[in-house]
Amino acid sequence: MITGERMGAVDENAAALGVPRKQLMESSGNAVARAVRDVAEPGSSVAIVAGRGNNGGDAFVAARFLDRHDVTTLLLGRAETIGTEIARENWEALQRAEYDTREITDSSGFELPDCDVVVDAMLGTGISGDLREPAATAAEEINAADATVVAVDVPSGFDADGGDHADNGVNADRVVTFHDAKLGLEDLDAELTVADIGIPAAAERFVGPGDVDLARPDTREGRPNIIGGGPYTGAPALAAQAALRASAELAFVAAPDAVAGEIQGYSEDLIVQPYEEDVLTPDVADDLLETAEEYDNVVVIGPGLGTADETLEATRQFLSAYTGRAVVDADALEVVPEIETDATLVCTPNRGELARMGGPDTDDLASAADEIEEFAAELGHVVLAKGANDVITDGERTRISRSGTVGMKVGGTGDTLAGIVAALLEHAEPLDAAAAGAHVNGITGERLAERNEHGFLASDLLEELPAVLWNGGDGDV
Ligand SMILES: NC(=O)C1=CN([C@@H]2O[C@H](COP(=O)(O)OP(=O)(O)OC[C@H]3O[C@@H](n4cnc5c(N)ncnc54)[C@H](O)[C@@H]3O)[C@@H](O)[C@H]2O)[C@H](O)CC1
Ligand SMILES: [K+]
Repeated sequence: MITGERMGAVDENAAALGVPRKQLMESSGNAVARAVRDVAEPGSSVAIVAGRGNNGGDAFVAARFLDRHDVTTLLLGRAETIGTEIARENWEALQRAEYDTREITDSSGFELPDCDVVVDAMLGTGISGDLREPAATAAEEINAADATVVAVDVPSGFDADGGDHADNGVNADRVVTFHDAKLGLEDLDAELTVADIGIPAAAERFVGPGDVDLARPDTREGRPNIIGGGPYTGAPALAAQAALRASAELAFVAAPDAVAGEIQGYSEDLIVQPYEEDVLTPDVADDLLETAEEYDNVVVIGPGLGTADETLEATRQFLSAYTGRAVVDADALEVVPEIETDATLVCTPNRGELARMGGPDTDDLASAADEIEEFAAELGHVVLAKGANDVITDGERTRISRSGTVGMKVGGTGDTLAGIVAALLEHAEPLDAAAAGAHVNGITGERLAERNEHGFLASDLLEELPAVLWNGGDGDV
């Protein structure tokens, strides 16, 4: 089961792996033609009703695989308004090859020819809102026609992110969807075919640029609060600055007043809020909990907190009572297996912390991915286990991030990671935020290593990471 927007991420990952969308479109179109041949003898008449996006593009490909049928392709719009390169190229191929095609430039001009089969290729996962004209009129005529309706990917009007279908949508007899069933398709009264279109499993297993695009906000938003500092002051400062570089609007740091000035000294961009204790105490935790619940922002707890008994007790108390979203890192991690909480946690252990939490004790996290998935299922939270390859899992789905480089072993890269995940967690699903965060942190390190393989610092990541986040972490370092 997959949503339309996640399908877009998988497509993008496939392209980054070397399987471009045009190749996928060729396979999609072929799968549609197979379904048409299933329901219509050679010589039958087929009317393709195509939109101006890749859904239409799939059907332009299908037309080429139906040479033994009598095919007419109707484009809803003028050819020059076709929205994507690969759809346009496939339309132009039909023109040069003198296929029977028509451009419908206004909805009153739409007349569905008498036919045995209609291919509904108006709208796929790119739909937004209920069917607009001319698709709405076309859908009405398709629904009224005495023909078998084969829908491309989803029946036009179906929302592949929400799983519901527009009232004025197409009622298909058969749906040929690609790669994975779209959420809600099975509830429709149509025969469903899930066609493989050559997307490698790696496009879902390994984190790629599509995941970064999925988790990235459109504009700056979110105000994460880093609860850190005590014995150490660099960690919370790195995490907070990374959050700002990874799209947060503001970054707060709650720290003991003895070190607050030092943390503020690292960067005027941080809003450091001192509390009058030497370490994080249960009383302070209560105040921070009140603030966190009131502002509903993401919390990062752990960077530089230290392991004083009082601090661990305060962390246990905070996380048990907290009901929001938090990234739990470093010294705070050890309390997570001990508590029950309604909070949504993303835990970011390195291999030692993972073992101490009760997870597998291994250097090669990727080969222990299944055990880490089981551990996350028991823990009830997302685990981002950091290693040469990061394993990111919510106990059901598991992703591997292969990004990173040996230079990332320098101290502080876990703090920047925590900050990036926090910024993305403000609006993305926890697993998506964790996967994208791991990937962006790693690709950023790869870019630094290009210039300076072993000598870069965690603080060097800060300036480099926005370019990685905003160009989709494309890995083309
Ligand atoms: N891996 C895969 O699954 C692949 C899927 N493919 C096909 O690509 C479409 C998605 O294509 P996209 O270009 O993103 O969008 P659509 O073609 O679905 O629609 C965009 C098109 O429709 C117009 N539009 C949007 N909303 C409405 C509306 N409410 N009413 C009318 N018109 C609307 C918009 O203006 C655009 O012109 C996917 O479904 C698959 O079929 C690829 O082939 C590759 C692999
Ligand atoms: K469709």
